[in-house]
Amino acid sequence: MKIVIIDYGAGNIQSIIFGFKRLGYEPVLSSNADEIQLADKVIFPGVGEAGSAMKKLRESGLDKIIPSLKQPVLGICLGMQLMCNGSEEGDTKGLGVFNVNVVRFNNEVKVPQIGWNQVSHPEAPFFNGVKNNEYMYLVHSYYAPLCENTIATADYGRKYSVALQKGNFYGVQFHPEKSSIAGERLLKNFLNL
Ligand SMILES: NC(=O)CC[C@H](N)C(=O)O
Repeated sequence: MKIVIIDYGAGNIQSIIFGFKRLGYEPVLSSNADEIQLADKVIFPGVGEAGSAMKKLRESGLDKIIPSLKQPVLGICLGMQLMCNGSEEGDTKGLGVFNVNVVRFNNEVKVPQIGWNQVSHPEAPFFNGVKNNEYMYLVHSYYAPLCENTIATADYGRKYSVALQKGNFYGVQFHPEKSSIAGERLLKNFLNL
């Protein structure tokens, strides 16, 4: 199985590479449109600020490629946020896969949220084998509100989307590659799609 991790210079992807290596796979890092389109599974990572990450995507033309992909695509953290309609962070227009706008946590909670939080996913097949309310690891200041594409939620001052799905597109706000056995199970579920 060919797993391609999209390389657009937005963040440290070493832990994602190691996450798949632990499962026995050799993911390939690529910014090449053909190579991404031919992959069996595509990972869209992202760490940092939405506006500058989106600018890099646009400069490489990947903003057009990603929403047109037909195989399973998994956006992680900022990757998931960029797959939404837009983000309040840097007033950024997103890829428009998920029908929701990412907003900032308000000042009632400590920002960023750093650490483990429970993920509720009562009926999502994508979470098969992961206990409901299992803990996953997160680092973020912006979040996707609940919407028609929500498949899992967490609570941080309010309930919000920690996983989204629309057709072949999946997004998780938490870091499965840093979330121990439960995160590993989720990566396996993605590879089994
Ligand atoms: N850890 C990150 O890169 C966070 C992504 C995004 N800037 C947020 O704060 O939600």
